[in-house]
Amino acid sequence: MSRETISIQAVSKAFRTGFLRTKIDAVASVSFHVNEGEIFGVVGPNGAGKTTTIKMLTGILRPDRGNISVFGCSPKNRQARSIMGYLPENPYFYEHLRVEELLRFYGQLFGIERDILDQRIPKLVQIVGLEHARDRRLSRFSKGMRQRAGIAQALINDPKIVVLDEPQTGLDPFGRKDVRDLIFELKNQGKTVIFSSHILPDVEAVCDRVVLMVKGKVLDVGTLEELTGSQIKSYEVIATNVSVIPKSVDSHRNQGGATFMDLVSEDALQECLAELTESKARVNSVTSRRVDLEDVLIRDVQRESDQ
Ligand SMILES: Nc1ncnc2c1ncn2[C@@H]1O[C@H](COP(=O)(O)OP(=O)(O)OP(=O)(O)O)[C@@H](O)[C@H]1O
Repeated sequence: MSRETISIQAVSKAFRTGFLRTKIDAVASVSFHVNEGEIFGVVGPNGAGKTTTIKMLTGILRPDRGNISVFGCSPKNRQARSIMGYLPENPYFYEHLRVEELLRFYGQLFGIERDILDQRIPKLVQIVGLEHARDRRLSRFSKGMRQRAGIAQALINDPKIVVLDEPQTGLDPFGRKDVRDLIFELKNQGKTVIFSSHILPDVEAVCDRVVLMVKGKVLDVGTLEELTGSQIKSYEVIATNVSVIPKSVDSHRNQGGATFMDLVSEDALQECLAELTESKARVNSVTSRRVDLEDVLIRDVQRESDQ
């Protein structure tokens, strides 16, 4: 059985802003846990409280109420901090540094010995794909390159727990794939990875478990299987030579000489296939679409705004 790495119990955090010091409940009585060695996704729309939660579990912010423990310690504890690596949502760098200088700077802040840094830094630069930019100052880096430098910085202390706030922001599809592969690689090395993202297919591709947050609250937490229930939401039939659209079809479009038809139940699918066969249409494929994380999030957001 996997050990609990991080436990968050009934944690709340409010901010006061503006002249009138208006109170914003950024996180309201949030509870979940993260198991050792898992990839855990923190998901939710803008303003859901993801960054605030991540800042509290890395010890940057102190909760107003509730309790957070990292292997039994407070996240503010020196020992807990030494085993965590953190990529902030908008990392700030000294622009005149080169990537290896940046990593040495952070390594020294952690008190890592020079010999270890000499070995670790070139490896990290290679892992995040910045070898070609070793001689370039960070001020000349693209957004994607900065993100890669930030991920390398989060790994400089060889952390047991890696916390990445929106690591795919600003990356092209190749960069996003690199980040996904890197997250898997970190898991293979036995690390626990916690990351927040708006890019739900990326979360689905890598996460063992997910917490869905909306307006500072946890609405769902569990494995993808638990959240989506592996239910089929609709079917798609692609056919050619379709003279009449079957009545059971919910919506359709013609594209590239084929007809794409959506059906919302298995009964409707069977009726559609029978009619297509009768009318001598040629069925090219039938695909079922499962409920995905986006459906669950939209349902949760809707449910929350209805209350
Ligand atoms: N330092 C702060 N001062 C005032 N309000 C804040 C502060 N930090 C966050 N908030 C507010 O708290 C709420 C939650 O913000 P948070 O950044 O945690 O959300 P998020 O889910 O990370 O959003 P996003 O996806 O847009 O980054 C928002 O309403 C935000 O405006």
